[in-house]
Amino acid sequence: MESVGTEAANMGEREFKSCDRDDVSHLSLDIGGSLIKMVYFSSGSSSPSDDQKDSYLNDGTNTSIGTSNYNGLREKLHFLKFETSKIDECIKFISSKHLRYYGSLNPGGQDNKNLASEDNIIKATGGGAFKFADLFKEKLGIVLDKVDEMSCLVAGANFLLKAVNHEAFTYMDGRKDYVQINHKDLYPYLLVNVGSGVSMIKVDGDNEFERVSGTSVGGGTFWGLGRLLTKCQSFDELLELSRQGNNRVIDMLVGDIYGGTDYSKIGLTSTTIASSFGRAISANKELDDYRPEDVARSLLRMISNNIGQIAYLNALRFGLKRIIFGGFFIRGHAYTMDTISVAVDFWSKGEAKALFLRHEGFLGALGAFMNYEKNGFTDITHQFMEQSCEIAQDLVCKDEDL
Ligand SMILES: Nc1ncnc2c1ncn2[C@@H]1O[C@H](COP(=O)(O)OP(=O)(O)OP(=O)(O)O)[C@@H](O)[C@H]1O
Ligand SMILES: CC(C)(CO)[C@@H](O)C(=O)NCCC(=O)O
Repeated sequence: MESVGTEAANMGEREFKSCDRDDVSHLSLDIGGSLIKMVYFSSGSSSPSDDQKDSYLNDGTNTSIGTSNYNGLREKLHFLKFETSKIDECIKFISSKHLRYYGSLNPGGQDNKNLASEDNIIKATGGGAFKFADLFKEKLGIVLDKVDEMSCLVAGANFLLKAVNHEAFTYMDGRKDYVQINHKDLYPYLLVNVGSGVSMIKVDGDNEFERVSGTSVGGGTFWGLGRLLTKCQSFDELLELSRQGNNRVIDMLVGDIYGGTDYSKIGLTSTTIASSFGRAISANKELDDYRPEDVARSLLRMISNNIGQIAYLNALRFGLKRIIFGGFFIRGHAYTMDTISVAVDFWSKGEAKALFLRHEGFLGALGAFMNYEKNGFTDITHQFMEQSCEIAQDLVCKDEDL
């Protein structure tokens, strides 16, 4: 994949130098069970070649996008992620930057610019905003201004759906179709955020929502079980394995039970999975006898199917036709999206649609970012997002899989 002005998670592999100290403003964090997501603006007089020197190893999701020239400065909107277990890298990264705008704990009051370090405040959401509050204070002198996780997810999703062209798309049979949603016809919808765990939120308006369900079988389950079963070292490796695997080796299909025929009376074809991992019970085989690729494939299919099905059932509960999937589990991965789409289509008999988002993993961080409302900041963000989507269409959505 191409890389333009990217910054990556592998912060441990390089030391920060003084030339990294771009002016950074409006930094927000979403600190989840698996990943820390960060959004910020930077400005500097750096030329593109300086940017090249400044770029970190790119893992395909850390991206700086939307460059524009204001007062001779190059401004950019950045999206980064770090593993939560490596929070020190995130802290090191922030300390290497020159934070020139901090938020205020009092939204109606004066902004706290260049305050003494113990008064510096950044917007943060996710469980880690609570868990790591003392660490940020101790290491960086930064107070995390906690913003509710569900309201950030909803604010981030609403913003993207309203402000960014070509943000939402359907994905079926290897085909990606962008969907332009009429703002007046956006609500209600079901937002399914697939992070470590899964939250399902019925969204009825700008700040009107209810978390109607959730499941602990989510991205953490895929990555956790997948790591144990395949011994792979990274999430991307696990996804890549799954891409090469064949789930029929391990899953028990309707045809396995029905002697190769469909069970058409109840609408099941012979190739429908009757029991995920079901073949592993009868075969006289141990884990080592299965290819990690096939294990990864069955696991991804099982979890994606399950999420698609629960999402559909919740949509049915409330009569919702649109189900929007976010969270870093999706990762623009073709097979994940395909499986979820097929599950929603199958169970709803084509009535409900699964939609995916190009900025899928950054809903919470963007929602926290939207809390910096001062001076029409939302409009600036909007402008950047529009530009960036034109400039870097392929960067954030990781189109190599599509
Ligand atoms: N590089 C990666 N490292 C680890 N997990 C990844 C990576 N890329 C994608 N994932 C997947 O994304 C999931 C985390 O997604 P996300 O960041 O949206 O949730 P989270 O905020 O960490 O979790 P929660 O909201 O439940 O606290 C992981 O559990 C894993 O399935
Ligand atoms: C606990 C949160 C909200 C943290 O992001 C998430 O991981 C989640 O929604 N888990 C599923 C919990 C449940 O509803 O069973």
